[in-house]
Amino acid sequence: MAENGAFSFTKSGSMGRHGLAKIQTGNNTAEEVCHDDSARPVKAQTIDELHSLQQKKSTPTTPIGGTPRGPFAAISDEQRQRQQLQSISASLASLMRETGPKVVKGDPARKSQISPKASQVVHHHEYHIPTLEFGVSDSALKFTHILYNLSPAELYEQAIKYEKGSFITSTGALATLSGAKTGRSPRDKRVVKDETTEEELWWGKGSPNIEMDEHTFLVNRERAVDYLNSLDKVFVNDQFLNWDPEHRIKVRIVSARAYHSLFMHNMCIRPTYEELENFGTPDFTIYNAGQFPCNRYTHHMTSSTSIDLNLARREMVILGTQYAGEMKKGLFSVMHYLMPKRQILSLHSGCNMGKDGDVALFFGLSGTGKTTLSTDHNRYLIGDDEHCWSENGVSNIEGGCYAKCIDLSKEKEPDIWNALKFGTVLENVVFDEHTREVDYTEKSVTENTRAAYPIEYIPNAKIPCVGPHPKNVILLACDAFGVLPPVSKLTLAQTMYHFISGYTALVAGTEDGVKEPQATFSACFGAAFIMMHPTKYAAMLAEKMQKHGATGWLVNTGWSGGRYGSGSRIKLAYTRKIIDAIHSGTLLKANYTKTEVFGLEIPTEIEGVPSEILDPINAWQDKKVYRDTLLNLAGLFKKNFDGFTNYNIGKDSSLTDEILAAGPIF
Ligand SMILES: Nc1ncnc2c1ncn2[C@@H]1O[C@H](COP(=O)(O)OP(=O)(O)OP(=O)(O)O)[C@@H](O)[C@H]1O
Ligand SMILES: O=C([O-])CC(=O)C(=O)O
Ligand SMILES: [Ca+2]
Ligand SMILES: [Mn+2]
Repeated sequence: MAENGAFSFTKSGSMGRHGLAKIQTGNNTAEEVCHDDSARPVKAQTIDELHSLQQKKSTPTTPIGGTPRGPFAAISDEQRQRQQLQSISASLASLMRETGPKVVKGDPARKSQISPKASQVVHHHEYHIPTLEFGVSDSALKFTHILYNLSPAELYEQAIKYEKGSFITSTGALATLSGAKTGRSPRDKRVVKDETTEEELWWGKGSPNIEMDEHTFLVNRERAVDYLNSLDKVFVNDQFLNWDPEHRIKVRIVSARAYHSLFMHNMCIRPTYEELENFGTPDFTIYNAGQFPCNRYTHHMTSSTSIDLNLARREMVILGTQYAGEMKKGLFSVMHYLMPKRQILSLHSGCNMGKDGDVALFFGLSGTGKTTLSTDHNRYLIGDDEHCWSENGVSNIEGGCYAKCIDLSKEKEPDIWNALKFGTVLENVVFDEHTREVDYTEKSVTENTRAAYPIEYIPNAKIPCVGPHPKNVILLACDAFGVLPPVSKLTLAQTMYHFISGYTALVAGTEDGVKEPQATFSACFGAAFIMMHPTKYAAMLAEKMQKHGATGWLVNTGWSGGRYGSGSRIKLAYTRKIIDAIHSGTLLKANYTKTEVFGLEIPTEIEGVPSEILDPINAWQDKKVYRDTLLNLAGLFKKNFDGFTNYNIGKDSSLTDEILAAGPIF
């Protein structure tokens, strides 16, 4: 090693002159003790004191104290805190035992770390719920610590400390694993059938609602609550759904993982400090005990997973799956029940708005492009997945977006790319063990890699997430058969026909060499989430589109020039040009021709899109194979629609007849 520690990998050996300056250590006099006086000493006498200096009490986002406000103005801070804890204890209470649980706010780990002095401070914040402490199990003797509406930073710490598989990626997002389930489990969803729901809901063939009785629900609820109370701590989120203030729903999510709490923090609407103070009793509660299975001996259970909805109790229980999308879509189901009762249409759609206030809805099944196409740098994002259409216009149900990440690229989807930063939950992605850079092409955990981020992470989000009545209603289908045109203009009857059909065809499991594209029909582009018969939602959509003069469009974001395997997926850049032309109004004025079989109006020209792909037959080399494939798909449409021919849509039968006639003719 060279003199004075000037060690270098450089070959020149001339560090002294050109590199870093040498450290001077030679001017201490003999009697002086060497000490570092570069910074002033901290204002603390002990390490504990130093740590206590590091954190200050959070300041509310809105001032408290001073002038009395709202219905709770008369009560003190302490009383308010006590009421909040009482409400949480009530949520977590067993329905059979007489007492408990005892809940206390804060992280149980904090206790062991702190000095006696500091522990008094913590004690000051503990508001114990008085309980009778006899004749009950141990769980009544212990406290359940409540981690209430933690911030993303606090949730990161919880996740990293206690949940295996939690890591900070190179861009600051929280990478996490959802466990054995990496997607929803629709076959394990159960809905309580009682006198009311028997009448109101859609049951039987085609319906997503598989019945369960009240008693079985309570068995599962008890199982979930017992599990949650057996833990040292649970996460509680109190949040809102629906940006329309008139129809806002208060939700409480009780969960056992920081991942779940952060996911819902991002996906639901985040209350302000003041809104939280006056939160009161939730309208709906989720008990997420996803780490714990249901009991296979329980009636109606066909697997270890059960997602149970009880509309009368306004509760949902999750057992045996940690996939966070169950909570998101569980609440969406609830909205599909509550909103239509108020004459508000709930929609599985993305939504954005142009500079002039023109609103577009994007319907489509999973993976068809709702998130991708509603996130548009030239337009305001209202929301990417769940909306309401009321007399006031449109409103987003959620406070965040949930984007597919597979093959995500910075060039094609810059706004989504940039949203994957601190606070974002990245589910099931694969990353470099050292640099923590995510490889978005990796499918080794699942193909359904996802990002959940607050909507304000998209730079042109429209906040509050509401807008006027839609001008365009865009139905997205990812047609892996490659026979649907890239875009067609629809009549109202055709829009309804395709809305009820809810078609898409994705390629099957890509790993073990795909053979055939799988046609999927999902009524209202979200049969898994609707609660009532599809015609109920369809009638509302028709009525609203008619009343507000919205135009319907069918956009194929899938294959062109051949089915999956021989053709290719329509370039995202072309689809974006098509969507631009719909928004600007130029496509409405284009020249159209009509296709055979499906009778779709297709434009002859769109700026920025090669004209030869606009009529799908032109893009296919073998016209006979094209025709056979087209007829095959038309047959699948017809077969699917047979299930709806006995229902009337709307008040008069004329619309129903028109809709039936708007399907493929061959
Ligand atoms: N032409 C295209 N148009 C739209 N998306 C495309 C196109 N080509 C490729 N894609 C890809 O398809 C995927 C569309 O997924 P997206 O997240 O938008 O689905 P989604 O409709 O929001 O589904 P979900 O309801 O499950 O969230 C994205 O990964 C996108 O990059
Ligand atoms: O719910 C999910 O897991 C993702 C989603 O948005 C959908 O499937 O429509
Ligand atoms: Ca999405
Ligand atoms: Mn969705």
